[in-house]
Amino acid sequence: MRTPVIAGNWKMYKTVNEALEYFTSFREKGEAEGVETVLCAPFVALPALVEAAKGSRIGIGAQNMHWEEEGAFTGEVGPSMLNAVGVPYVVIGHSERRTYFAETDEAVNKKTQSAISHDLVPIVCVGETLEEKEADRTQEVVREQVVKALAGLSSDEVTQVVLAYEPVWAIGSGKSATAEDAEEVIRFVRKTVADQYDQQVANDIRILYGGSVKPGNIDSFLEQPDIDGALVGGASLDADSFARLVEAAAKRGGEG
Ligand SMILES: O=C(CO)COP(=O)(O)O
Repeated sequence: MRTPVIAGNWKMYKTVNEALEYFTSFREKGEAEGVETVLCAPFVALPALVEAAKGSRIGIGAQNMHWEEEGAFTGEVGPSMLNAVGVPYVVIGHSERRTYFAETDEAVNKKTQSAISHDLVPIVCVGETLEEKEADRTQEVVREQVVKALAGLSSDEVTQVVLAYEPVWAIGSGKSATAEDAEEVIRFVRKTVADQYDQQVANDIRILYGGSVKPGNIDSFLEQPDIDGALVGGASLDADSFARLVEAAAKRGGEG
């Protein structure tokens, strides 16, 4: 059985103090058995959050990293630096990085490989734009992103990856995909993994939905057989609303 993941992506929000204040109120409510809860915060808040999260079931993640160990890459943060802080997760290939920072599928692949070889769990994002959706290219685009992101990984390594299907048009728009449409794409992603590797890898890999997930719609996604949780932007910024999402996943785990 796949353990559900509820991951918050704060994006470029919260100072260190704001992050700690949030964590104090979130910690009790956000601790749920049977759910992997993750908070992906800006780099500067990571050391304080990792310290605050010690002894809890809440994992802390970065939102990006460079693939190289170290070097003359002004402004970048490398995988060993995340290891040294004790961060277990890293978001890779978010559409905002692809769009605003020109991140290519090749870069996403190098980062994913580097994360795996540094024992970091990569949360790898894929998803089509509105234009691609309207041109009926969703499956083609998502397939290519998935295949390229995972290229060169062994079957064992692929099962350590968490994939997140985030249709670009649903991010921050208040307009989520319907649960049925998200399920259809995610089922297709799982099939893509089965075709590239084998059925066992496809059965084991966690695939999340992201894009305007809120307490009011999370259940509809979680009830889909292939959706293993959510990657959440806006609704993760408030401790109460994020805790409600974790609770929804915990409740479902209990029922299932
Ligand atoms: O980009 C997202 C998570 O990575 C989704 O953002 P929203 O939940 O704000 O739509």
